[in-house]
Amino acid sequence: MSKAAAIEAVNLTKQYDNGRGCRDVSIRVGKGEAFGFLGPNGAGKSTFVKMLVGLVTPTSGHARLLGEPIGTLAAKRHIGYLPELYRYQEWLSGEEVVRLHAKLCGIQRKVADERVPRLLEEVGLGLRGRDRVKNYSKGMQQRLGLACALVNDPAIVFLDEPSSALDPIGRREVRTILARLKAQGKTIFLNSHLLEDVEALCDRIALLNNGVILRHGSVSEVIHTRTRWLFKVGGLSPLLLEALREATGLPIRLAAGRENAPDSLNGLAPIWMEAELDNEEQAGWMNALIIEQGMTLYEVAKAKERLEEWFVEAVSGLSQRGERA
Ligand SMILES: Nc1ncnc2c1ncn2[C@@H]1O[C@H](COP(=O)(O)OP(=O)(O)OP(=O)(O)O)[C@@H](O)[C@H]1O
Repeated sequence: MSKAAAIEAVNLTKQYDNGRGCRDVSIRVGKGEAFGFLGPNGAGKSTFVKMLVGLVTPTSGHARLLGEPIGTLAAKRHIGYLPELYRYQEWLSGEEVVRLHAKLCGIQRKVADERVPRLLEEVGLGLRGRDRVKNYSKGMQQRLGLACALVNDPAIVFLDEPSSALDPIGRREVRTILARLKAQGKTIFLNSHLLEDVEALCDRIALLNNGVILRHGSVSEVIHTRTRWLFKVGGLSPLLLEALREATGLPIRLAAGRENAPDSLNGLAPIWMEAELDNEEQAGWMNALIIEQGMTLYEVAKAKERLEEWFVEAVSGLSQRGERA
């Protein structure tokens, strides 16, 4: 028998009374893997996670977490879950909320005494742990939710938009926490619209639309192919552009989406060119060629949003984005 995957779903389907939800979703996530679940609003991502964590009963299909059928106590023991919409007991302090979760998970008091303050510290609530939740900001509540999700030291962590309420520093902190969890061998299932975070953390991704998986693949396949580079140059003419194309053998073009003046190929105004390159060495070679041809090089930029492009390209051509009409 093959070793149990951390998450294995086969044709998992939830059809709500209004016909929405998600259909025939099959995925396999290995132990220690970080999996990114993407999709436009209403695509069915939260529904799928809620089925896996046992909060929504599937209409059909089945799934297991570390070999245990979803919805069972045995499966739930393995998981930590940060829901997209969270609400904690406002009258308790943050520390009391995490302790309550520890108690519900059957964690011994002695263990909780060590773990709860440490977790609060890790999520950046160390100084505010004694404050009541009603005085917490949205971002603080989200941090609290993360501490609750980790209190049972779960093997699989489900995070539904864990950084949506956080400021840039908070996002970076959560990214560090997730990277540490991954390094500890935990399996991470991440629903997020923050594609940079997904790109930084995840090994594989799936894209859901209208409740079905539209695409899936490894992040390296999607983003570590050729990278788009941009060069802002002065003195470019049609002749020089052609010369650059010939010298490099690359389909160099004027950059789409950049503000290039219509008559900018007259060599007066600076202009953005773009080219798909394999590596930084090629970019250096392009720089040298530009200068050699007597042009001015103002700026070189690497277009970083490969995953974003992948997402936009997959979704924008669809007649129905996200959920069915
Ligand atoms: N309890 C429910 N009853 C009926 N329809 C629901 C219910 N929960 C969700 N839906 C519908 O199912 C579809 C998928 O919703 P879901 O929340 O899973 O999407 P999502 O991909 O997580 O979206 P978002 O990115 O906006 O959070 C939507 O059309 C939503 O309106």
